[in-house]
Amino acid sequence: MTVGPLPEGPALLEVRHAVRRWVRAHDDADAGVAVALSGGADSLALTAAAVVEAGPVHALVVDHRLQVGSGDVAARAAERARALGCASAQVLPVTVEGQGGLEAAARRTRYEALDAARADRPVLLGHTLDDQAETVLLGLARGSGPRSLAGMRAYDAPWGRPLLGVRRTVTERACTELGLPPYRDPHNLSPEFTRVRLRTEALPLLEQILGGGVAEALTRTAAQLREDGDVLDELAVELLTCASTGDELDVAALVDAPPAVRRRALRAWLLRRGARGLTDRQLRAADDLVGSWRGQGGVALGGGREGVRLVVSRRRGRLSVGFVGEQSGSNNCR
Ligand SMILES: Nc1ncnc2c1ncn2[C@@H]1O[C@H](COP(=O)(O)OP(=O)(O)OP(=O)(O)O)[C@@H](O)[C@H]1O
Repeated sequence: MTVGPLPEGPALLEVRHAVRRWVRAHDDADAGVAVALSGGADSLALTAAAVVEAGPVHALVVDHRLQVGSGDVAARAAERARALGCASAQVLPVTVEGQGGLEAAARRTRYEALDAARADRPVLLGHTLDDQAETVLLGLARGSGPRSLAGMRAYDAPWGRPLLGVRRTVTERACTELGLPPYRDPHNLSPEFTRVRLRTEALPLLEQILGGGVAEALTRTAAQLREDGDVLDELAVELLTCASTGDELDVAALVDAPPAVRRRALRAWLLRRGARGLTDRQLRAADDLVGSWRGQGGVALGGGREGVRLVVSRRRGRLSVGFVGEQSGSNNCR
C-alpha cells in the first residue's frame, strides 16, 4: 500500500471536518498528535482523517494479547497506519492484569500503555456519538451521578475525542470510501457484554418506540450536564481554596456551602489526598462529617495498603486523611 490523496466521499469528509474542528479548538495539537488505533472502523477513519487534518500523526496500537492472533491484528493495523501516511506506527504489547474484571483491567492497561508511549502529544480516540449515547444510557439506568451522565469530553488532556458528534455509521462508510475493511472485534458482537446488548437491543428498541433521535438526545443531555457540572466544579475549587489549611480542611468554611458544591470540593480533596475508586456512598459519609456531624468516627476510603486503611476523619473542627491500622479506630467505616 502507498500513500495517496484521500478519496472525497461524504462520510470521510464529515470525519475530516470533525477532526479539523477539534484541531482548531485545541492548540495542544500544534506539534502533531498520537492516535489510538484499534483497527476498528472508528479509529481507522479517525487515523485517515488525522493524517490530513492534524499534522504528523503517530499511531499507537495496543496489543492486549487476550485473543489468539491479536499480534497479527495489531501489526496489520500499524501497517495500515503507515500506509495512510502516519509519521510512525507502534504496536504496544501489554499484559492485562489487575482488579475489577477483564474489561476494566484491559481498559486501564490500554490507557496506561498509551499514556507511556504518547511522548507528550495528545492522544486522539475514536469514540463516536453512539459511544457517548451508550455511556449516558448505561449511566442513567444504573443511577450514576451527574459526572458519569455528563459523558466523555472532547478533550480531557491528554485524551482527545474529535468524533463525539459523528455517528458510527459514518465511520463505517468512511472506511468503505477508503477501501479499507475495518477489523471487527468479536467482543463487539458478543451478547455477554452489557454494552453490546445496549447497542444492539436496547437502543434500537428505544429509537423505534420514540421515533428516532434517541442517541442525539442522550448526547444533548450529556452536554447540558457537562456545562452545569463545570460551573459547580469552579465553585468547588473556590470553596476548597477557602477551606484548605495545609493538608487539612476547615469544617467551618465548608458547613454552610450547598451540599452539591461541598461534595465536589470534598471529592477533589479526597482524590488529591490519595483516595482511590471513591464511591458515592463514601463521599456522602465523608460529607456527613461536615453536614451531619454527631461525633461519628472516620470513613474508610479505597487507597489503603496492606494492614492499613485510608480514613478521612474529623478532629477539632478539621478534616484530615490518614492511614489507620486495620485493628484500630473508626467505627463508621464503609
Ligand atoms: N487495542 C487498541 N489500541 C489502541 N487504541 C484502542 C484500542 N482499543 C480501543 N482503542 C481506542 O479506544 C477507542 C474506543 O474503544 P472501543 O473499544 O470503543 O473501540 P473499538 O470498537 O474496539 O474500535 P473502534 O472505536 O476503532 O471502532 C477506539 O476508537 C480507539 O481509539
